[in-house]
Parts: sequence; C-alpha cells; structure tokens
Amino acid sequence: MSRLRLGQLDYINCLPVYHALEEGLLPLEAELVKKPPNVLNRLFMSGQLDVSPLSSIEYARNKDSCIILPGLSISADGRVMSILLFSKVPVTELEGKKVCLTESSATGVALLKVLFDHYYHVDVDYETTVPELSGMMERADGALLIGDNAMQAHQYVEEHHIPYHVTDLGETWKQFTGAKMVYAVWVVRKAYASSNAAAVNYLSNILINSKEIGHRQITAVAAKAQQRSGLPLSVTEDYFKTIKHDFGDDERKALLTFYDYAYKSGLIDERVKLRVWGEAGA
Ligand SMILES: C=C(O[C@@H]1C=C(C(=O)O)C=C[C@H]1O)C(=O)O
Repeated sequence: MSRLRLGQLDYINCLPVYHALEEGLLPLEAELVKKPPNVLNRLFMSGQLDVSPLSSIEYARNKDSCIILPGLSISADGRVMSILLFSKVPVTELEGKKVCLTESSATGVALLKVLFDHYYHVDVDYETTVPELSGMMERADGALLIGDNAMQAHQYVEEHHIPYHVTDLGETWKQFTGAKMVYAVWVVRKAYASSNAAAVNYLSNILINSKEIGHRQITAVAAKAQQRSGLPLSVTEDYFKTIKHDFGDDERKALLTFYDYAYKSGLIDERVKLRVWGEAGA
C-alpha cells in the first residue's frame, strides 16, 4: 500500500503540530509535503495529498470531497500577528485604490474581502502577486501578507521605520464579531478515508499527540521557529502564545460565523455544515 501523503504548511504556525514528528518523537508512516497554503490547497484538491492543513475558506468550497479532522486548526482569538494588511493610508481611505494580495493565501484573502465589505465598507481593486512587500507597495496602496512573510515584513517595516499602517486582520475580525478566527483546518480526502478508515484514525491520533507534545515543548519550538524564520526569539515566543491549534466549540462557532459573512460576500456558494471525522454526520 502506498504511503499516506500528508501536507505541512511551510510556515512556523504549523511547527507546534509537526515538531514532534520532525524530531522522530512519534512514528509517522507518511510522506510529508511542505508547501505554502495555496499550493497545499491545490495539491489536496487535485488528489495529490491524502491529509493536509487546508485554508478554512477552501473547506467551505470543497466540503463534499473532504472531512475535517478533529482537534486541530490554525486559529487565534483576536490578534494573530501573521495575517497583516500593510497600507500607505488608513484602511478606511483605501476606497477606489489598489490592494495587492499574496498568492499564498485563500482564507486571509477572503477575510480581507469580508472585512472590506461589512466592517470598513470600502471597495478596492485587487491584484494577486508574489508575497514581497516592496514590490507590492510599488504597485498598490495596500498589501495583504500572511504567515512568515507577514511577520518578516512587519519586522522589516518596524526596524526601518517605514510609515505604513499595519492592520492585524484577526484583531479587526474580533472587533467586528467578537469571535475567534479559524484560518485553516486539517482535512482528509473523503475518497481516501472511505477505504482507509484505520489509517485515518491512526494519523488523526498521531497529529493530536504531536500537537500536545509540541505545546509541551513550546520553548524548543519557538527556538526552532526563530532559526527557520529569522524572526527574533521574542517574536516567535509571542507568536506561539497567540496562534492556537484547537478545534473546539468556540472555533466551530467562529468558523460558521466566518462562513456566513463569506456567503453574504459571495465568496462561497452556500451555507456550510461542518463534517468532522469520527462524529455524527461525517
Ligand atoms: C494564521 C495563518 O493562517 C493561515 C492562513 C491561510 C490562508 O490565508 O489561506 C492558510 C493556512 C494558514 O497558514 C497564517 O498563515 O499566518
């Protein structure tokens, strides 16, 4: 039987979940594929991955072909530090201007559009580009970055006193809705799960055990994140107090709230019911 193909985000936000696997602290019979979110999204939806973190907006768009794994997410309650809009003017003054969008993101892009529609009430032009702030700001008045790119750009802007407005979209979402925000969930392809239930159960438990070990070893994870990202240790330590990986009732309610607004903004075609592996209705 071919080895299970497991996606991993090539951002430090995933490290608390994958650290134990990387260190060989848990057995993993899987091929690990490490890519940015939108590349993982494409690989998963084209059947080249069996289990992967998936942008939460992509779950809503592909809910009939995948099932959410329990107990895992990339989420935050307010400030997230890594979904950032950089702008030359206050966000409310972006009306009619251009905003560049990182090609790596799906959820961050959808969240920006939801907030522009329902919170800031601005209508802008978008251009999707590579996630490089200086090039983006040569072409536009605003730029959305996510993940390590966002935090590295923020560090650079602060160190060089570049007078950009920096808006944390997790913070704005919290101000708008009072809810947490779920940026990614872990999913398994329904076609794979239907004939490999035991393997899915095994991997689901391994990932949750790995998350628990990672959080117990968060000091080592923050040091590894500093080495990988080049961000100061103080930033990676703060980040791992900010980014969360659970998928409980609060996260599920928050995700459905996000989907409601995404539906109102025409970003998804219908309302969504969450199907979680091992639970009724999966
Ligand atoms: C919080 C984050 O969540 C992420 C954002 C994603 C997206 O915008 O599609 C997908 C996966 C996560 O990496 C982040 O990247 O900073």
